Amino acid sequence: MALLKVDKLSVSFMQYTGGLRQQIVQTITDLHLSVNAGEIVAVFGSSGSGKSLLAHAIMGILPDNATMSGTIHFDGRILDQDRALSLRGKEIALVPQSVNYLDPLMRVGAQVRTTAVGEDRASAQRAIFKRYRLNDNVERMFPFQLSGGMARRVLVSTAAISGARLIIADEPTPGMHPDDVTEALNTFRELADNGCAVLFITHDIEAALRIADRIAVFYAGTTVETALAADFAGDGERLRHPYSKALWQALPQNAFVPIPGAQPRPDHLPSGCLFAPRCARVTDACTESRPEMREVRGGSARCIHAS
Ligand SMILES: Nc1ncnc2c1ncn2[C@@H]1O[C@H](COP(=O)(O)OP(=O)(O)OP(=O)(O)O)[C@@H](O)[C@H]1O
Ligand code: NI
Repeated sequence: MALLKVDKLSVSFMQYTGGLRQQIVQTITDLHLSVNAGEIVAVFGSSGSGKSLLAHAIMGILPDNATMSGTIHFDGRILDQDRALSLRGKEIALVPQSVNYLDPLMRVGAQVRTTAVGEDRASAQRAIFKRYRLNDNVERMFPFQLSGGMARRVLVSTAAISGARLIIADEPTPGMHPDDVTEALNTFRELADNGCAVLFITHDIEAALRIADRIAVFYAGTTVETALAADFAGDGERLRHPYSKALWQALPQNAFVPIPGAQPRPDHLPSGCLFAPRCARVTDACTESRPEMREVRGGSARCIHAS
């Protein structure tokens, strides 16, 4: 059974468009995702596709002007905002995208220890700092005294010793030294191998493929495909959705073919398939209605042509 299951999640914002006119902007639409215990699912998508909003919806920390629909289950029970609040930092840990999530008024060693499990929290904090090459004096520092890369290592350390059953890592590695990136990716893999479910949000497909079991490809606020990491190989012939194939072929180490056009903005979503305006396989039917996510060859895709 999936430890985390997200069904038909939509997130929208009420925005003022000048004067008193309001419009509803749909930023996440009809999103499905699941993560099993022991598994790393990478959420891969370009900037603005809704990845952080997904993380925030699960953690129950969406901004006040957001409206959410759909359901999120954790361990078989509905995860509403109250339950998310009570499980946060205990059963569910977030490695936030912004280092500003660190408490500016608390020494970092003490911060990391507040979420640690076990009898000897100080030893656990010191051991993980050592692993991340954070010197003995770092635990007494305040967040403003850390470099960007150090702050990232502190955030990963916090999640790593939290004992959480689900870790949501939202772009955890930018600004880190390559050795620390490897260490962080190894940490997530070890946590998963010990039974943790990991949702790894990234726009780095190579990092995703290094550790993930499955990849959820995000486009304009929804998942267009879930694939096995192993499907990202060769010419992308095992991939199911034209966007995933195009992404794969756009990589420098592959054909390096750019995808024409741009991801639609949340306030200008096409009525049919979200990728139709850029898709080489588009037909009339693609622009008539939004395709449902459906099972295809052990994964899933939101494309009427996928087979
Ligand atoms: N408080 C808000 N009010 C209105 N729109 C918002 C708000 N927060 C986010 N959005 C919109 O939601 C969309 C998705 O944002 P999100 O931060 O989830 O993207 P992302 O995939 O995490 O991008 P990145 O890779 O840059 O981190 C964006 O278009 C953004 O403008
Ligand atoms: Ni983000």
